[in-house]
Amino acid sequence: MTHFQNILIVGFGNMAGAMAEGWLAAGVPAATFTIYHPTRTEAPAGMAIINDWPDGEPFDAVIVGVKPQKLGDVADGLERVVGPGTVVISILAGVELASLARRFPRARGVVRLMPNLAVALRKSPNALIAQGLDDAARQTVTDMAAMLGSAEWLAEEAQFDLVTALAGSGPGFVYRFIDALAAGATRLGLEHEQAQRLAMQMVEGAAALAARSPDSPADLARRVASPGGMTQKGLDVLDEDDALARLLTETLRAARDRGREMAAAARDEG
Ligand SMILES: NC(=O)C1=CN([C@@H]2O[C@H](COP(=O)(O)OP(=O)(O)OC[C@H]3O[C@@H](n4cnc5c(N)ncnc54)[C@H](O)[C@@H]3O)[C@@H](O)[C@H]2O)C=CC1
Ligand SMILES: O=C(O)[C@@H]1CCC=N1
Repeated sequence: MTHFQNILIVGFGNMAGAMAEGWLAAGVPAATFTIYHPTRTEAPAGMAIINDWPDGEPFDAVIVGVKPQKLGDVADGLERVVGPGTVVISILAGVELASLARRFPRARGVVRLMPNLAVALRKSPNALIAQGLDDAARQTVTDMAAMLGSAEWLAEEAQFDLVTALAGSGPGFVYRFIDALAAGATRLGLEHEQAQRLAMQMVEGAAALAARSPDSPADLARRVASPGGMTQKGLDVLDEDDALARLLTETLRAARDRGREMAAAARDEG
Protein backbone atom coordinates (compact mmCIF):
# COMPACT_ATOMS: atom_id res chain seq x y z
CA MET A 1 0.00 0.00 0.00
CA THR A 2 1.28 3.46 -0.87
CA HIS A 3 1.28 6.51 1.36
CA PHE A 4 2.18 10.16 0.97
CA GLN A 5 5.78 10.82 1.99
CA ASN A 6 5.58 14.20 3.65
CA ILE A 7 2.30 14.97 5.37
CA LEU A 8 1.36 18.15 7.22
CA ILE A 9 -1.39 17.84 9.83
CA VAL A 10 -3.15 21.08 10.69
CA GLY A 11 -5.40 20.50 13.71
CA PHE A 12 -3.86 17.58 15.53
CA GLY A 13 -6.78 16.89 17.88
CA ASN A 14 -8.80 13.83 18.83
CA MET A 15 -9.59 12.81 15.28
CA ALA A 16 -6.38 13.60 13.41
CA GLY A 17 -4.37 12.24 16.35
CA ALA A 18 -6.29 8.96 16.16
CA MET A 19 -5.65 8.80 12.40
CA ALA A 20 -1.93 9.26 12.94
CA GLU A 21 -2.04 6.49 15.54
CA GLY A 22 -3.66 4.18 12.98
CA TRP A 23 -1.15 5.05 10.27
CA LEU A 24 1.76 4.47 12.63
CA ALA A 25 0.26 1.08 13.53
CA ALA A 26 0.00 0.34 9.80
CA GLY A 27 3.73 0.99 9.43
CA VAL A 28 3.83 4.56 8.13
CA PRO A 29 7.01 6.10 9.64
CA ALA A 30 6.48 8.83 12.24
CA ALA A 31 8.92 11.05 10.31
CA THR A 32 6.30 11.26 7.53
CA PHE A 33 4.25 13.63 9.70
CA THR A 34 4.66 17.29 10.57
CA ILE A 35 2.14 18.99 12.85
CA TYR A 36 1.34 22.67 12.50
CA HIS A 37 0.12 24.49 15.59
CA PRO A 38 0.59 28.20 16.33
CA THR A 39 1.76 27.64 19.93
CA ARG A 40 2.09 23.94 20.72
CA THR A 41 5.66 22.66 20.98
CA GLU A 42 5.28 18.95 21.67
CA ALA A 43 4.58 16.25 19.12
CA PRO A 44 4.42 12.47 19.42
CA ALA A 45 7.79 10.73 19.17
CA GLY A 46 9.40 11.01 15.76
CA MET A 47 6.99 13.62 14.38
CA ALA A 48 8.00 17.22 13.69
CA ILE A 49 6.07 20.22 14.93
CA ILE A 50 6.13 23.71 13.43
CA ASN A 51 4.66 26.95 14.77
CA ASP A 52 5.03 29.00 11.58
CA TRP A 53 4.12 28.22 8.00
CA PRO A 54 7.24 27.03 6.16
CA ASP A 55 8.64 28.53 2.99
CA GLY A 56 7.82 26.78 -0.26
CA GLU A 57 5.50 23.85 -0.75
CA PRO A 58 7.30 20.96 0.95
CA PHE A 59 4.30 18.67 1.63
CA ASP A 60 2.70 16.18 -0.76
CA ALA A 61 -0.41 16.01 1.43
CA VAL A 62 -2.08 18.13 4.08
CA ILE A 63 -4.63 16.78 6.55
CA VAL A 64 -6.99 19.53 7.67
CA GLY A 65 -8.27 18.49 11.10
CA VAL A 66 -9.30 21.69 12.87
CA LYS A 67 -12.91 22.28 13.94
CA PRO A 68 -14.97 23.33 10.91
CA GLN A 69 -15.53 26.77 12.46
CA LYS A 70 -11.74 27.27 12.65
CA LEU A 71 -10.97 26.66 8.98
CA GLY A 72 -10.86 30.42 8.41
CA ASP A 73 -8.09 30.76 11.03
CA VAL A 74 -5.70 28.49 9.13
CA ALA A 75 -6.82 28.73 5.50
CA ASP A 76 -4.75 31.74 4.39
CA GLY A 77 -1.50 30.48 5.91
CA LEU A 78 -2.11 26.99 4.66
CA GLU A 79 -2.91 28.16 1.16
CA ARG A 80 0.66 29.42 0.80
CA VAL A 81 2.11 25.93 1.35
CA VAL A 82 -0.44 24.08 -0.80
CA GLY A 83 0.95 23.91 -4.31
CA PRO A 84 0.31 21.77 -7.41
CA GLY A 85 2.13 18.89 -5.70
CA THR A 86 -0.07 18.95 -2.56
CA VAL A 87 -3.26 16.96 -1.98
CA VAL A 88 -5.57 18.57 0.58
CA ILE A 89 -7.43 16.01 2.69
CA SER A 90 -10.13 17.52 4.88
CA ILE A 91 -11.85 15.61 7.66
CA LEU A 92 -14.10 18.56 8.48
CA ALA A 93 -17.80 17.82 8.81
CA GLY A 94 -19.96 20.04 6.64
CA VAL A 95 -17.29 21.76 4.53
CA GLU A 96 -17.86 21.01 0.86
CA LEU A 97 -15.35 20.31 -1.89
CA ALA A 98 -16.25 23.60 -3.56
CA SER A 99 -15.39 25.50 -0.35
CA LEU A 100 -12.08 23.63 -0.10
CA ALA A 101 -11.26 24.17 -3.79
CA ARG A 102 -11.96 27.89 -3.38
CA ARG A 103 -9.66 28.09 -0.36
CA PHE A 104 -6.87 26.01 -1.98
CA PRO A 105 -7.07 26.74 -5.72
CA ARG A 106 -3.52 25.55 -6.50
CA ALA A 107 -3.88 22.12 -4.84
CA ARG A 108 -3.20 18.87 -6.72
CA GLY A 109 -6.73 17.96 -5.64
CA VAL A 110 -9.07 18.31 -2.68
CA VAL A 111 -10.48 15.35 -0.79
CA ARG A 112 -13.11 14.98 1.92
CA LEU A 113 -12.40 11.99 4.12
CA MET A 114 -14.87 11.13 6.87
CA PRO A 115 -13.43 8.78 9.50
CA ASN A 116 -14.49 7.90 12.99
CA LEU A 117 -12.42 7.46 16.12
CA ALA A 118 -11.94 3.73 15.47
CA VAL A 119 -9.19 4.74 13.01
CA ALA A 120 -6.86 4.31 16.00
CA LEU A 121 -7.71 0.58 15.88
CA ARG A 122 -7.73 0.64 12.05
CA LYS A 123 -11.41 -0.27 12.13
CA SER A 124 -13.12 2.83 10.79
CA PRO A 125 -15.20 3.02 7.64
CA ASN A 126 -13.73 6.00 5.77
CA ALA A 127 -15.99 7.80 3.33
CA LEU A 128 -14.27 9.65 0.48
CA ILE A 129 -15.13 12.13 -2.22
CA ALA A 130 -12.68 14.22 -4.21
CA GLN A 131 -12.31 16.90 -6.81
CA GLY A 132 -9.48 17.35 -9.28
CA LEU A 133 -7.53 14.30 -8.16
CA ASP A 134 -5.31 12.42 -10.63
CA ASP A 135 -5.34 8.62 -10.65
CA ALA A 136 -2.06 8.20 -8.78
CA ALA A 137 -3.12 10.53 -5.97
CA ARG A 138 -6.52 8.85 -5.82
CA GLN A 139 -4.83 5.49 -5.36
CA THR A 140 -2.63 6.84 -2.57
CA VAL A 141 -5.64 8.38 -0.82
CA THR A 142 -7.49 5.07 -1.16
CA ASP A 143 -4.54 3.16 0.29
CA MET A 144 -4.15 5.54 3.22
CA ALA A 145 -7.89 5.36 4.01
CA ALA A 146 -7.79 1.56 3.75
CA MET A 147 -4.95 1.47 6.28
CA LEU A 148 -7.42 2.95 8.79
CA GLY A 149 -10.18 0.41 8.11
CA SER A 150 -11.92 0.70 4.74
CA ALA A 151 -12.02 3.20 1.89
CA GLU A 152 -15.54 3.94 0.73
CA TRP A 153 -15.73 6.29 -2.27
CA LEU A 154 -19.13 7.97 -2.60
CA ALA A 155 -20.85 8.52 -5.92
CA GLU A 156 -22.14 11.99 -5.00
CA GLU A 157 -21.17 14.63 -2.50
CA ALA A 158 -24.87 15.09 -1.72
CA GLN A 159 -24.60 11.83 0.27
CA PHE A 160 -21.70 13.03 2.37
CA ASP A 161 -23.61 14.56 5.28
CA LEU A 162 -25.76 11.47 5.65
CA VAL A 163 -22.73 9.20 5.50
CA THR A 164 -21.06 11.43 8.10
CA ALA A 165 -24.09 11.03 10.37
CA LEU A 166 -23.99 7.25 9.95
CA ALA A 167 -20.29 6.45 9.95
CA GLY A 168 -18.67 9.51 11.55
CA SER A 169 -21.19 10.36 14.28
CA GLY A 170 -22.31 6.74 14.51
CA PRO A 171 -20.00 5.74 17.36
CA GLY A 172 -21.62 8.46 19.48
CA PHE A 173 -25.03 6.92 18.84
CA VAL A 174 -23.76 3.43 19.67
CA TYR A 175 -22.26 4.70 22.93
CA ARG A 176 -25.67 6.16 23.85
CA PHE A 177 -27.25 2.79 23.06
CA ILE A 178 -24.78 1.05 25.38
CA ASP A 179 -25.47 3.60 28.11
CA ALA A 180 -29.22 3.20 27.65
CA LEU A 181 -28.97 -0.58 27.93
CA ALA A 182 -26.94 -0.25 31.11
CA ALA A 183 -29.27 2.41 32.53
CA GLY A 184 -32.29 0.21 31.77
CA ALA A 185 -30.71 -2.78 33.48
CA THR A 186 -29.78 -0.59 36.45
CA ARG A 187 -33.36 0.66 36.75
CA LEU A 188 -34.56 -2.93 36.72
CA GLY A 189 -32.23 -3.93 39.54
CA LEU A 190 -28.65 -4.58 38.41
CA GLU A 191 -25.71 -2.84 40.01
CA HIS A 192 -24.71 0.04 37.66
CA GLU A 193 -21.07 -0.78 36.99
CA GLN A 194 -21.84 -4.42 36.42
CA ALA A 195 -24.65 -3.43 34.02
CA GLN A 196 -22.23 -1.18 32.08
CA ARG A 197 -19.60 -3.89 31.92
CA LEU A 198 -22.08 -6.47 30.65
CA ALA A 199 -23.60 -4.08 28.09
CA MET A 200 -20.15 -3.10 26.80
CA GLN A 201 -18.88 -6.65 26.40
CA MET A 202 -22.14 -7.77 24.86
CA VAL A 203 -22.01 -5.04 22.18
CA GLU A 204 -18.34 -5.72 21.45
CA GLY A 205 -18.96 -9.43 20.95
CA ALA A 206 -22.20 -8.97 19.00
CA ALA A 207 -20.59 -6.46 16.60
CA ALA A 208 -17.55 -8.68 16.06
CA LEU A 209 -19.79 -11.66 15.37
CA ALA A 210 -21.99 -9.72 12.93
CA ALA A 211 -18.94 -8.34 11.10
CA ARG A 212 -17.56 -11.84 10.64
CA SER A 213 -20.83 -13.59 9.79
CA PRO A 214 -22.15 -14.01 6.23
CA ASP A 215 -25.69 -13.66 7.64
CA SER A 216 -27.56 -10.36 7.82
CA PRO A 217 -28.18 -8.68 11.20
CA ALA A 218 -31.87 -9.52 10.75
CA ASP A 219 -31.02 -13.22 10.37
CA LEU A 220 -28.67 -13.07 13.33
CA ALA A 221 -31.41 -11.50 15.47
CA ARG A 222 -33.75 -14.32 14.44
CA ARG A 223 -31.11 -16.81 15.50
CA VAL A 224 -30.86 -15.24 18.96
CA ALA A 225 -34.64 -15.23 19.39
CA SER A 226 -35.74 -18.73 20.31
CA PRO A 227 -39.39 -19.26 19.33
CA GLY A 228 -41.64 -18.33 22.20
CA GLY A 229 -38.63 -17.22 24.23
CA MET A 230 -37.32 -14.10 25.90
CA THR A 231 -35.51 -12.28 23.07
CA GLN A 232 -38.62 -12.14 20.88
CA LYS A 233 -40.53 -10.37 23.65
CA GLY A 234 -37.80 -7.73 23.77
CA LEU A 235 -37.59 -7.39 19.98
CA ASP A 236 -41.36 -6.89 19.90
CA VAL A 237 -40.91 -3.73 21.98
CA LEU A 238 -38.21 -2.36 19.64
CA ASP A 239 -40.24 -3.28 16.56
CA GLU A 240 -43.64 -2.02 17.66
CA ASP A 241 -44.66 0.81 15.31
CA ASP A 242 -41.09 0.58 13.97
CA ALA A 243 -40.08 2.41 17.15
CA LEU A 244 -36.30 1.89 16.99
CA ALA A 245 -36.04 2.33 13.19
CA ARG A 246 -38.03 5.56 13.38
CA LEU A 247 -35.96 6.89 16.27
CA LEU A 248 -32.73 6.20 14.40
CA THR A 249 -34.05 7.72 11.18
CA GLU A 250 -34.77 10.92 13.10
CA THR A 251 -31.36 10.72 14.79
CA LEU A 252 -29.60 10.49 11.41
CA ARG A 253 -31.82 13.18 9.93
CA ALA A 254 -30.96 15.65 12.71
CA ALA A 255 -27.22 15.00 12.37
CA ARG A 256 -27.34 15.14 8.56
CA ASP A 257 -29.28 18.40 8.57
CA ARG A 258 -26.73 19.98 10.91
CA GLY A 259 -24.07 19.05 8.34
CA ARG A 260 -26.09 20.87 5.69
CA GLU A 261 -26.31 23.97 7.91
CA MET A 262 -22.56 23.88 8.51
CA ALA A 263 -21.93 23.52 4.76
CA ALA A 264 -24.06 26.60 4.09
CA ALA A 265 -22.14 28.56 6.73
CA ALA A 266 -18.79 27.46 5.22
CA ARG A 267 -20.04 28.47 1.75
CA ASP A 268 -20.98 31.95 2.98
CA GLU A 269 -17.69 32.37 4.83
CA GLY A 270 -15.29 32.22 2.00
N1 LIG B 1 -14.32 13.65 16.78
C1 LIG B 1 -14.78 12.84 15.85
O1 LIG B 1 -15.22 11.71 16.13
C2 LIG B 1 -14.76 13.26 14.42
C3 LIG B 1 -14.35 14.52 14.05
N2 LIG B 1 -14.31 14.87 12.72
C4 LIG B 1 -13.84 16.21 12.35
O2 LIG B 1 -12.55 16.37 12.87
C5 LIG B 1 -12.31 17.75 13.13
C6 LIG B 1 -11.67 17.90 14.48
O3 LIG B 1 -12.49 17.34 15.47
P1 LIG B 1 -11.86 16.82 16.84
O4 LIG B 1 -10.56 16.17 16.57
O5 LIG B 1 -12.93 16.09 17.52
O6 LIG B 1 -11.60 18.23 17.57
P2 LIG B 1 -10.39 18.64 18.51
O7 LIG B 1 -10.80 19.91 19.17
O8 LIG B 1 -9.95 17.50 19.35
O9 LIG B 1 -9.22 18.95 17.46
C7 LIG B 1 -8.98 20.18 16.87
C8 LIG B 1 -7.50 20.50 17.02
O10 LIG B 1 -7.21 21.67 16.28
C9 LIG B 1 -6.22 22.38 16.99
N3 LIG B 1 -6.24 23.78 16.54
C10 LIG B 1 -7.09 24.77 16.91
N4 LIG B 1 -6.75 25.91 16.28
C11 LIG B 1 -5.68 25.63 15.50
C12 LIG B 1 -4.88 26.41 14.61
N5 LIG B 1 -5.12 27.71 14.38
N6 LIG B 1 -3.87 25.80 13.96
C13 LIG B 1 -3.60 24.49 14.15
N7 LIG B 1 -4.31 23.70 14.99
C14 LIG B 1 -5.35 24.27 15.64
C15 LIG B 1 -6.61 22.22 18.43
O11 LIG B 1 -5.49 22.48 19.28
C16 LIG B 1 -7.06 20.77 18.45
O12 LIG B 1 -5.96 19.93 18.78
C17 LIG B 1 -13.65 18.46 13.00
O13 LIG B 1 -13.62 19.25 11.85
C18 LIG B 1 -14.67 17.35 12.90
O14 LIG B 1 -15.72 17.67 12.03
C19 LIG B 1 -14.63 13.99 11.74
C20 LIG B 1 -15.03 12.73 12.05
C21 LIG B 1 -15.19 12.27 13.40
O1 LIG C 1 -19.92 15.91 15.49
C1 LIG C 1 -19.32 16.27 14.48
O2 LIG C 1 -19.64 17.29 13.88
C2 LIG C 1 -18.19 15.41 13.93
C3 LIG C 1 -18.57 14.82 12.61
C4 LIG C 1 -18.67 13.35 12.82
C5 LIG C 1 -18.26 13.15 14.19
N1 LIG C 1 -17.96 14.27 14.77
